[in-house]
Amino acid sequence: MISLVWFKRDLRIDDHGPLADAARHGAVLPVYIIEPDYWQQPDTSVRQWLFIEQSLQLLNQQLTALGQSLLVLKGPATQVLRQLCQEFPITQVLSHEETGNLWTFQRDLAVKQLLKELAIPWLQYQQHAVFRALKNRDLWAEQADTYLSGTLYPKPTALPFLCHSRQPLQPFRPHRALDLIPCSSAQTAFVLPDTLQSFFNYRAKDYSRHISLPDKAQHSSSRLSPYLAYGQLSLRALQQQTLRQIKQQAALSFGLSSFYSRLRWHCHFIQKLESDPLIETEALHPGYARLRKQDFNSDWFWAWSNGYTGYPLIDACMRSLLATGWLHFRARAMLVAFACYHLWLDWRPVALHLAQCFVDYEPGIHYPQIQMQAGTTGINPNRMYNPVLQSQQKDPQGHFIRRWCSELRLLPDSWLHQPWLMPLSLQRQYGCLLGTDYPMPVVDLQQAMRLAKQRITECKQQQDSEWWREQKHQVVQRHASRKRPSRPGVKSASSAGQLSLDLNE
Ligand SMILES: Cc1cc2nc3c(=O)[nH]c(=O)nc-3n(C[C@H](O)[C@H](O)[C@H](O)COP(=O)(O)OP(=O)(O)OC[C@H]3O[C@@H](n4cnc5c(N)ncnc54)[C@H](O)[C@@H]3O)c2cc1C
Repeated sequence: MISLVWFKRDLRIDDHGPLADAARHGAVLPVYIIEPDYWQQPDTSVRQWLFIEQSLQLLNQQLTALGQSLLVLKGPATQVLRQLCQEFPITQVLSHEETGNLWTFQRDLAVKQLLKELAIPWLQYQQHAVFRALKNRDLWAEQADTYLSGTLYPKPTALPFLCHSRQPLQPFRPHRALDLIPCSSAQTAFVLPDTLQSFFNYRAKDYSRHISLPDKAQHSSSRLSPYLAYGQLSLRALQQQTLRQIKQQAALSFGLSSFYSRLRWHCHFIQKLESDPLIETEALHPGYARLRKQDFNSDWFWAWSNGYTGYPLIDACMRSLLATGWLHFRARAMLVAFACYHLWLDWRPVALHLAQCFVDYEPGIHYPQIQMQAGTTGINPNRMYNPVLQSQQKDPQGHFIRRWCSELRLLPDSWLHQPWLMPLSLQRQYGCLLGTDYPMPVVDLQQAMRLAKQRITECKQQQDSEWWREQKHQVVQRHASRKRPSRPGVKSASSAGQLSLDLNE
């Protein structure tokens, strides 16, 4: 009896249910499939592949040490699996459930059909606190707690040798007509142990204080997102480790507790896409279905996606993202809000560009977050960030801006956040001519904000309020958290400041 273990976004051997169970029942054929069609999808990019390629090298080393190396095969999953099932006496296929994009959703349906034809059972294991066919959110928090605090799967001690890897990790690069510039300093899959250790030893100390500061967040955030996205790290193992550390390390417990609550968001968001895969392409609240469908300004999209909007913090965030593949949460939210409110860009191309940029691209977090920041969920406030105030308060000395917008580096702090206000004589003095060395702002902030507000009001007037309420109720039933705020009546820091404006208020 041979069990085929299909690795997907779960590139590890610890707390890996399919591998652990398969190993208990006999021989295991561990397989990863490179699907060229997947790598042509508009939300994928070479930088994501490079991280996966490194993770596969590590996984292969770990599996080889157990006795059976990883088979990395290229082709459509149905074709590869059919061939393997003909070549080996496969009695079952085991994998984790995948909450991916619509392409992987369709691929899984095709694989299900194939394995049914071949009469080979496909056992799919839960990988996160994300539940298939969940009807509503009433019991989600309790179910999530049970899953996350559950016993971890043991690492297999040995795997019987079956065959050599026939295609030993041969170089593969997706051939894409258009792709982003290569990351000059992307996170690598090889540094997971150091990243974990340094976070739990000292970096977590400033987690809460620095999480929204562009120059500091890169150090004080956990930076564990790509390891979670491709499953090098088990989310529940990390949660359990965090709880232990909170008890053991008094000096870090404040930072670690707020990290712990962020970790809870991981599964909360992925559950949304699991329950409703169309979140990738359709507005969650149908009232917003046609919002921003017209008036797409491609010049503004180019300026935004390349970091040339004329707003220094926006441009610095985008350029940093293009170069490193990572941004902290607040900057991601601000980039989306600026694109979707100030520039009135449809959220779909915005989502695709950012997905390509993120090394840690996780569809289940990405699309629900994009819709939340673009104001199309119907259950979250329409939050518009003021990029000038954000800049003055989160990067007052402009360390981050100067690093990524080098044309602004000589400007004194007083002009840095609004360079367009500088007289021509000063522009010459500081070697930065507006409109030549650095762009003038693509839009006027106040006007853009007024227009966005007006357009949202008009959109809401197209249906009667009873209909809006009913649709909102349905979204709440399906997707909203049932958890009460820990201190009722106290607004969270993110919603309280004047750095962003809730258009609904
Ligand atoms: C528009 C937008 C798109 C995003 N797209 C992604 C994405 O594709 N992949 C991704 O991993 N995260 C995404 N996030 C969430 C968040 O910004 C990143 O998880 C975080 O910046 C990653 O850095 P970190 O691991 O150091 O975070 P930490 O703050 O150290 O958090 C630890 C982990 O908790 C989870 N987490 C943290 N914040 C959130 C959140 N707001 N929602 C859900 N889970 C969270 C992530 O798994 C993260 O790795 C997105 C946020 C926004 C606003």
